[in-house]
Amino acid sequence: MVEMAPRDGLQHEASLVPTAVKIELIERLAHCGLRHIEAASFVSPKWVPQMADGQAVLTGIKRQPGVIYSALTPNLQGLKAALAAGADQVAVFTAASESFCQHNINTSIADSLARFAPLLALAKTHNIAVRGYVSTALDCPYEGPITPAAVARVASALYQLGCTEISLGDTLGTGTPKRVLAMLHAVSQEVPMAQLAVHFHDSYGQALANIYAALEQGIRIIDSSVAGLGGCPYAPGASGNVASEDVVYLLQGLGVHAGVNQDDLVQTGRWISQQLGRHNGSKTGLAWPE
Ligand SMILES: CC(C)(COP(=O)([O-])OP(=O)([O-])OC[C@H]1O[C@@H](n2cnc3c(N)ncnc32)[C@H](O)[C@@H]1OP(=O)([O-])[O-])[C@@H](O)C(=O)NCCC(=O)NCCSC(=O)C[C@@](C)(O)CC(=O)[O-]
Repeated sequence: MVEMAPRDGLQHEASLVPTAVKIELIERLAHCGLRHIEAASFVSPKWVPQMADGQAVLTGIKRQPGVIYSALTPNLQGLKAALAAGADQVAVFTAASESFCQHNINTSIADSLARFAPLLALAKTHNIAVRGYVSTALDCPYEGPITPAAVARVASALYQLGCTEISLGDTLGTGTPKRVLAMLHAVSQEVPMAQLAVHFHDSYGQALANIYAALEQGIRIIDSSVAGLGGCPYAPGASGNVASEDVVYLLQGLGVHAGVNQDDLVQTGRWISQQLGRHNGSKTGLAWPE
């Protein structure tokens, strides 16, 4: 499981979340047993003000051994800042649709890939693994449905550039299992299944069904966010990520031990929902006994 709450979960919050709350959230998530936490984002603070304190967050956490604290980096400037802050891994991000790419990172897909090449080269000299995100892997808010072939092309390009893991983002949360399977089939012709991750938003309540389908297809890396926090500023109408508590519940039911303490995770989801004054987006979080 790759935990998204501190980054994808908080980047779109309307009021600025105090750095101390972000730090406590990350420490609590690590305490729950999560082993990869996307902790910060080194993007332009003019574009995403909520993530402007990435340096303070990454340097402020008490680290647990064995936990990867990663950060989102759109360019070399972001990578250098992430390295200075002590990120263990970074992630680049582009999209399968031109319009979303333009809205999100102000460039074309081709130019985004060209921008990532020197970033990957520098990351390699620091022995830092680079994850690659493909947003709009099913639908784009500006262009509508995206073909599996388009997703496979971009995923393949990221893989060829040296990304060690490719996360396929249902940015709008509109996907259903049949389309997910078609998309995964196309992408897995280009990138080994073991290096693919799925990243579902839950706008239409389909995320767990999609994850189950993806697991059956061989996917083993799942992005999720405690309390279902999340949303991309450039995906209007999209709701949060699938809730981590709900994913752990699903996995436990399947006999898969994710190494996460469900009770601690539920308490963390309740705590952060209270801190943000938000409805808890996890069904498991709501149903779990006090
Ligand atoms: C990519 C840029 C920077 C291009 O933005 P730009 O304006 O085209 O960049 P630029 O190179 O022309 O630079 C303009 C200014 O930004 C600064 N700048 C430039 N780079 C950085 C940096 N790394 N850190 C800090 N500052 C930076 C740079 O220094 C300069 O500052 P100025 O001279 O004007 O004062 C911008 O579009 C941006 O930051 N976009 C980020 C958008 C974002 O964070 N979106 C949300 C994350 S993606 C997501 O949520 C989807 C995902 C991953 O979860 C999967 C899914 O669900 O689909």
